[in-house]
Amino acid sequence: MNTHQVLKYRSQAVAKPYFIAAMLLFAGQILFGIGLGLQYVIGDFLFPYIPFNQARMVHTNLLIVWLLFGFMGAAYYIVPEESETELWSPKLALALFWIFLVAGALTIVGYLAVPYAKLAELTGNDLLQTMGREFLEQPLPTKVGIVVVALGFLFNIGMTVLRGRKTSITLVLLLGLAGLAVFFLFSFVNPHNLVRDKMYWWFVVHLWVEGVWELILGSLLAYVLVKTTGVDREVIDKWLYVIIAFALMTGILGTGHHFYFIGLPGYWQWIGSVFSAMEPIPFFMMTVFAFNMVQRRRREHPNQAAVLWALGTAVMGFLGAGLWGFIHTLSPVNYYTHGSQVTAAHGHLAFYGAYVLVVITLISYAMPTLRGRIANSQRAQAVEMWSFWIMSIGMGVMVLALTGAGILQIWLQRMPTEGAMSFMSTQDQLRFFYWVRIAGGVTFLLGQFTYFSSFFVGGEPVKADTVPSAKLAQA
Ligand code: HEM
Ligand code: HEM
Ligand SMILES: [Fe+2]
Repeated sequence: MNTHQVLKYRSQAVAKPYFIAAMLLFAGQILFGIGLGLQYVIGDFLFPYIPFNQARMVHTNLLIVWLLFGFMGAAYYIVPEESETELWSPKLALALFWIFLVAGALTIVGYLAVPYAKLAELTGNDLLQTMGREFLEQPLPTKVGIVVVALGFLFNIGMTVLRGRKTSITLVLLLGLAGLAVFFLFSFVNPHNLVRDKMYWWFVVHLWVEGVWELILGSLLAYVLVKTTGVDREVIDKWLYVIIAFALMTGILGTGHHFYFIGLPGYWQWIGSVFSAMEPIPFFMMTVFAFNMVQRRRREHPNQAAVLWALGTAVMGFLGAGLWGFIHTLSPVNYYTHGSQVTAAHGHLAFYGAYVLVVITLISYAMPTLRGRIANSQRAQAVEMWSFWIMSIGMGVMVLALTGAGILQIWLQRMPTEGAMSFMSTQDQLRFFYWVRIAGGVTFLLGQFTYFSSFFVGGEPVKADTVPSAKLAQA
């Protein structure tokens, strides 16, 4: 069977380079993560070549960039099929792919090759000062490049949606992607007043992951569930709308949980606490949604690995964002936990559980079809499923280690009203947890290798549904 028979629309194929680039950058992200973990316990590791601050930028920026590659690839794959028409311009999609990849690679080289202050000087930061803030470290030309790529991408996807069938999935996806682009514009806003700077900074960092990205998450999950379970769209659409309504109702004012101690008015203690405490609701609904759809499935799709990733996203996303978010979101708790290792534990599990996993879910569903088959062989799927468990266990170990480190840190350094331990002395007490974090990280890396290797496992592709749908209907 050749590609064109499995793919409904030929132009969906532009998703493939996006997915491959995403996975390569993901590999780089994890290597730098392990480097960072080692620098925590071996202070001069890689000295003087790659200092902690540079490695950290590479780790977090690679994460964001590969997730963006993943989202864009997902949109290019989903939208033609949902809209029942070819992509408006596959050529534009490919051109933007190369622009984004080259700009991203040059930025990383810049981070590693020259000291950050020098990079700022070389790239015109004095024209418009946007650099130096966590996650938004990119030089001005890169930021402008991101905007250009985002506009071209939205135009291409938007034109495709406009001329074709409009489904809830594409509308929610488009809304999420447009919101992603709009909120990125706040990375250009950098007032000299530090309070206002921090406030706008959270408009990107928080309104992305606890706002518009949740729309992307919901629509990707809904798409894969429609395809793999055969449940009626009407049912899935209703879930999707309720989930995103809750996400926006809680997440937008929930931004207040970052406004507690940065100099904004005191009422944010209440608004932030009340609304962010409700943010776990949409994540919990996603979990119920995914399991419910799989239970009510009307077919046994040959790609069972994709179903596992979808369920994994729903569960891990709830744990990372919902549970680990909730534990430090109330203002009286955050007073003690703010900026501690508890934050790092939550940041890792939430990003992994929700966004890393949903991109892999989509890749797992789409990639076989981009390679000319409905699903991979049983053997390849088994390897893929193993990789889910190894990565998730590795992440679980990391997160528990960081949570332990965080609790001890708060106990020694934050709680005592007198005689509190200093920051660095406290860090010395946390070494055990930091070593365990590395063990978790190495396990994660092994899981990632396992995942990549599943692409090269051969065998006869699974063709039809494993159980005839008539039988399922009786069951
Ligand atoms: C998919 C996997 C991963 C994701 C999604 C991820 C995500 C992140 C994020 C969002 C941050 C910023 C956290 C914050 O400011 O609170 C971060 C920092 C960091 N990550 Fe990861 N990471 C992953 C894997 C790893 C691995 C495998 C290791 C190492 C064993 C690691 C070690 C670190 C370290 C040491 C930092 C810096 C923390 C600090 O500044 O104190 N990460 N990562
Ligand atoms: C998938 C969704 C989410 C992701 C990817 C995510 C990621 C992150 C990251 C990376 C940080 C650290 C930011 C920094 O200081 O550099 C953070 C902070 C925080 N997150 Fe989330 N988060 C998510 C959802 C949630 C939810 C639903 C809640 C509440 C229920 C929450 C509560 C918090 C709080 C309170 C902080 C501030 C921690 C501090 O004061 O140090 N997050 N989040
Ligand atoms: Fe937040």
